[in-house]
Amino acid sequence: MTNQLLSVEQARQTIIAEGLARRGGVVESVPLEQALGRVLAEDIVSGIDVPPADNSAMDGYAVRAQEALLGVILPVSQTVAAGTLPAPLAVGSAARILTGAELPPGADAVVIQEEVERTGDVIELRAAARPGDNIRPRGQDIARHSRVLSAGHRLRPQDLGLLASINRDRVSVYQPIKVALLSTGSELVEPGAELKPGQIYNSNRPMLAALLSQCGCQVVSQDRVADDAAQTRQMLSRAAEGADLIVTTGGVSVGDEDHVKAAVQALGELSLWKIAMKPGKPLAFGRVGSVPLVGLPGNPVSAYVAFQLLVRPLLQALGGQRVSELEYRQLPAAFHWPRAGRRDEYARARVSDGRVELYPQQSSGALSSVVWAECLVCIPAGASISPGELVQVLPLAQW
Ligand SMILES: Nc1nc2c(c(=O)[nH]1)N[C@H]1C(S)=C(S)[C@@H](COP(=O)(O)OP(=O)(O)OC[C@H]3O[C@@H](n4cnc5c(N)ncnc54)[C@H](O)[C@@H]3O)O[C@H]1N2
Ligand code: MOO
Repeated sequence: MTNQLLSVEQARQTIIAEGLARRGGVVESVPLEQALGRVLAEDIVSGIDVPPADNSAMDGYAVRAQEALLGVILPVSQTVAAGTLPAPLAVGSAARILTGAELPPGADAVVIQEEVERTGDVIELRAAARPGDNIRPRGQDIARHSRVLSAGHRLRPQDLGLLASINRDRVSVYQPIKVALLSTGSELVEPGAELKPGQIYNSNRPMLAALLSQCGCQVVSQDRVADDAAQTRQMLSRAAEGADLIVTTGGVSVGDEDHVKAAVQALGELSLWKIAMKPGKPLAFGRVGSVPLVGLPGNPVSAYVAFQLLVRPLLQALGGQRVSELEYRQLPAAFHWPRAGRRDEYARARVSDGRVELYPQQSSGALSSVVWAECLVCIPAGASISPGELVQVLPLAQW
């Protein structure tokens, strides 16, 4: 492990490049009902105009604008509801039309019914019409041959609606990334078990499994391994079977019981980085056989922050997704940070009255800080901060 600290941006770029080199994977066609959260493997071009024909945006009367002057009286020559086909509009007449109904050929405006006095089959206009009034023209939403979504886009509910609107009932997507999650540490027990002296509950496993699922991954295993060299090797080999990526926690610092490094070295290749970030300094990056591995630090807050800044873009790159930039906001600090640090600090914070407040306990073991936080405030190495100074903030909501 080199003693030189890598910047967060350098680490991100290296990880993204590695992900992009292994990008893509297997493409499959799925029905829309199964497409939520999946990453498009194709550009989507519309084969039709949406709406497919000019139609009325309101309940009212379709008219020829040039005939529809204030006070004019017009007979109602037909009624058009959504789903019925209109006849051409007879000259000198109006058509009763309902929202969503196709405009009769010849009509070029709709007068809303509130601006009309109807007596029997005749209307009198209380307002003049202009061409285009209350009409949703053909292709207003989507023009035929236009690209509506691009490969690499992760599908959201509104995208599924849009796909249906252009007559797509299936899409080509990448298969989810299969991730093997391994928690290392002899002190770990799962919630539900009794805590014996020296033990702590495994909080990283459910947190990371949930983060991975949120990113669209399929978590294929969630094992735990004690701090033991042979077992670590064995569990890592097993994790590599059938996984596209291995994520481990713990065992990446310099302690005597940190066996992940040696095991990865024996089974593949390992780079260990010290990243100039706090929390989240030590990170292992390598492969077991041909399967890439990210070794996150064991401290839960470190694992969380390193996941958001480094693993998320790796998953996007690997999974064929567009890699999103970090979204920063600039806001005034409500806090005092007198002692400049040696690493960029990602302190857990909240915005209150437009100013950034820190959680009082910033230990990388204190997961309460992340639960409380709405954002991470980035305090660059070497900087001290006074109240009122502008700071860069990463809202957690972007993830
Ligand atoms: N002499 C040095 N010591 C440490 C350094 C260093 O540079 N020199 N770096 C520190 C930093 S920074 C971090 S972060 C940690 C990373 O340590 P490891 O990744 O080796 O993690 P462990 O030692 O296994 O565990 C650290 C801490 O986290 C707890 N832990 C681990 N796994 C879990 C889990 N699944 N759920 C909940 N808590 C977990 C573990 O019990 C330890 O308390 O190293 C520093 N040391
Ligand atoms: O980097 Mo460690 O993550 O400071 O606690």
